[in-house]
Amino acid sequence: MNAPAPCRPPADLRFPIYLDYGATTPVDPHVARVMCDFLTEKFGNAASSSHPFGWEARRAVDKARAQVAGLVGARPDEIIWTSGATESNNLALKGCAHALRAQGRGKHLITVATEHKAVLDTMHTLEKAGFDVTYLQPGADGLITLAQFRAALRPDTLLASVMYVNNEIGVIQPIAELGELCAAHGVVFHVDAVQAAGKIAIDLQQLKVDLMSFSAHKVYGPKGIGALYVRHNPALKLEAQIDGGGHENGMRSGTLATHQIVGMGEAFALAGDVLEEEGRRIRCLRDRLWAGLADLPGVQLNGSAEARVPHNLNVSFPPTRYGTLGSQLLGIAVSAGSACNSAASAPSFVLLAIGRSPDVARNAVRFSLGRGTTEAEIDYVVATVRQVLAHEVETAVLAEH
Ligand SMILES: Cc1ncc(COP(=O)(O)O)c(C=O)c1O
Ligand code: FES
Repeated sequence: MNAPAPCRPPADLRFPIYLDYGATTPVDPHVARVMCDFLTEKFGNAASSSHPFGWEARRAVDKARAQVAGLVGARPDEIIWTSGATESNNLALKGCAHALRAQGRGKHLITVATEHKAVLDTMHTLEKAGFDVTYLQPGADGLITLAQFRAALRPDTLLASVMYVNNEIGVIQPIAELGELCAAHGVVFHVDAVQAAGKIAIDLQQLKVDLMSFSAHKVYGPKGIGALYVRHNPALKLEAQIDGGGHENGMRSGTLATHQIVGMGEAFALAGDVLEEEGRRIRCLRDRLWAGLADLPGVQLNGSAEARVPHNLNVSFPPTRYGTLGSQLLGIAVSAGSACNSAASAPSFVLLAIGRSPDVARNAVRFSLGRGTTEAEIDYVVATVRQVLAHEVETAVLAEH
């Protein structure tokens, strides 16, 4: 028996349809143009302080620092460039945990079982180095509660790390309230905001957050560049993880990648300009997608419906005879979970952690929408999913007779 034919594609659609913006985004054409100038014409080293090539690069880096800081209510001198959020998370967690332990401040750390691997694996490394780590288990909605967090605090708790928005299920953790708790208990608070920046408003003037990680490639900037926000506070010292020429106040050595940095700056500035309008448009498309799928038998939404970014819809479908539904959405680029786990056939650890069965977790599809998503694409996706599942029902009825 053949797998059901896909719906006939409308002429104005471009294939494959990309609904994996949570994995990465295309570089905005304006961002790419600015970057190009800094690869060819304006190629100076920002640390060269004795001639105009260096001064030009330094000015561009300073501007980008202000642009990134501007999106999140930080001061430019609180932004440290890294190679991406993986490095930002490593620097924040290892750098802070080791520095605080060296001051005899304890050895307990708190995080959440559904964090990105860049946090979880770093925590595992810290456990091997003698730290105690508590991994909070979120509820079925993907969220942790304040009571749960409060109960995990110990007199020797140094540092807590909670992601703002989950990369697989898009849920938004109560960062403002957690920050208050951390501040009241003298705990340094790190937030991985990779999937929040450019999607929801972030104001570090209001939030009691000490360290925050960002990545450019989720915000229509280039891959391989990120930043760590380090709150201006003389008591907050990080142990450098990369030694060398003492760049970035000694916290992260290495010649600054000016073209990447200006790309991240322009991308973050643009994200701030369009945040509200883009959020409204994408919410409307995401709601249309969910409205088209919600009545299908056996479909379940993964993660809170309310505390969720507009850009994400994570849905488990009933298994089909040809495998998971996700694998049959030909011409539609989606993922079952996070990009770095997509090669593994194991069910998503995030979905297991929120109490989904291995079978339900294996049949999940993460639809992540972005700047290029159109209504026609959403309608095509809905029609294709419905056709694949309708064919299943028809043949199941035939098989019964
Ligand atoms: C929540 C989260 N944290 C960290 C990362 C890693 O970021 P980068 O690719 O910049 O290392 C990602 C990327 O998938 C992510 O989604
Ligand atoms: S680095 Fe993006 S999902 Fe893993």
